[in-house]
Amino acid sequence: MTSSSIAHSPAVSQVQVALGLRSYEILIGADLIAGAGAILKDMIKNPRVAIVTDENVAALHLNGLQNSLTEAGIQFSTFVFPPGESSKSIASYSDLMNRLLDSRIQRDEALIALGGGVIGDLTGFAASTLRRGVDFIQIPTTLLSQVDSSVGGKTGINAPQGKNLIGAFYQPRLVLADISALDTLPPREVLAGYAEVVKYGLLGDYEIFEWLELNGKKVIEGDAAARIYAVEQSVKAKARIVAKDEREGGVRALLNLGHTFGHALEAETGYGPHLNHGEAVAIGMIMAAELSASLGYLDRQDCGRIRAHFKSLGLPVRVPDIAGVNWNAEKLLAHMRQDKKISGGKITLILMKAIGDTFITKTIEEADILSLLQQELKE
Ligand SMILES: NC(=O)c1ccc[n+]([C@@H]2O[C@H](COP(=O)([O-])OP(=O)(O)OC[C@H]3O[C@@H](n4cnc5c(N)ncnc54)[C@H](O)[C@@H]3O)[C@@H](O)[C@H]2O)c1
Ligand SMILES: O=C(O)C(=O)C[C@@H](O)[C@H](O)[C@H](O)COP(=O)(O)O
Ligand SMILES: [Zn+2]
Repeated sequence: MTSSSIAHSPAVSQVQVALGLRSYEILIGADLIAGAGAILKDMIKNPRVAIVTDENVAALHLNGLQNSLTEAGIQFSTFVFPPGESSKSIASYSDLMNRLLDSRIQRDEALIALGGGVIGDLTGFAASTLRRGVDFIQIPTTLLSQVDSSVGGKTGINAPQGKNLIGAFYQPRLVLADISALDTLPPREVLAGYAEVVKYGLLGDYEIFEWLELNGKKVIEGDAAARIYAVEQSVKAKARIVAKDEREGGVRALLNLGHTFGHALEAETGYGPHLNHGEAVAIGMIMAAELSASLGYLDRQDCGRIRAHFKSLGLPVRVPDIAGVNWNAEKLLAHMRQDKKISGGKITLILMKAIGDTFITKTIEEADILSLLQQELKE
């Protein structure tokens, strides 16, 4: 079965990321891991691939992928990493590159990222640099990676100086978003991915936000149709933006709503278990909304509505909700100064005029950001 023939199955929907020669399809549906071999067989250059995954995903979904590759006559080697953000490090990248080179992975062999955003970002960056670039395929297994990280070609790792500071824009050849894989995802990780779904509503589509207010619980509780709809709407929104601005020269920065705050929170926790990316982004988006309201751009009622929606589903909504960290506003501001969007020494923020109406600004004074941080850190 080719990617175009499987897409004609009513159970699979297909979204294209239109980037000229680097265009690719995102297939969304059930049991795509079991069908991966048949889908990949006709598109890979060499019937040998390297799978990169983490220990949790390996225990649950690796056999399924390996069996499907074997049935399709595709050979594979497998590289497994510990789960969690700590695997998006310089040490893991170095380890992966050494193991890929020791295994003599050739330039015509594709890397397959089987896992969440951590594995996708790490594998994509390795693919962008291995022998000056090999193909890679995303098989995202978390809600977050299906709605966001597997699409758009931001790949990379964290540095001691901050989040995602080492990386490359490097597009995958195909994304297989297997909704069935989400059945094994722990509730906390489902919620983390949900935060990035809400992001699409907040940044540019009021109707998505309204739909989520009504149907968010179904997405979280595992309703397959609601999940497919949420993934589809998310990747359509992301694909539209990425097609206009692949390398974040302008409008793509909207996808960073809440991230300058969120990444600072993640950096301050040392990328540990206290806070995951989606939780950090949920709090970060609320901070962006609060700042927008305090500067007079956003109605306070909208701000409350966003906070209430996250809270009703069980996401953290305030920095002090994250226990075990000695929060400090000056330290958070120092992390924000490492953000990649900074230019001319000015912090760039995505602020809100309304739910579904955001804008990019470099004009916010650090004093205003600091006072917002101090306010948000109060118990
Ligand atoms: N490149 C991008 O555009 C982009 C976008 C958003 C986020 N990100 C990055 O993605 C990362 C977060 O991704 P994530 O939330 O997927 O985290 P993750 O990759 O750490 O996965 C979360 C947890 O779920 C487990 N897991 C994965 N799939 C599972 C499954 N099907 N069943 C059971 N357990 C499963 C993992 O082992 C891990 O413990 C962050 O590093 C973030 O910066 C990148
Ligand atoms: O694809 C994008 O563009 C995004 O900003 C998506 C974000 O959700 C994602 O977390 C991304 O990795 C953040 O990018 P960064 O450039 O701030 O590291
Ligand atoms: Zn994100």
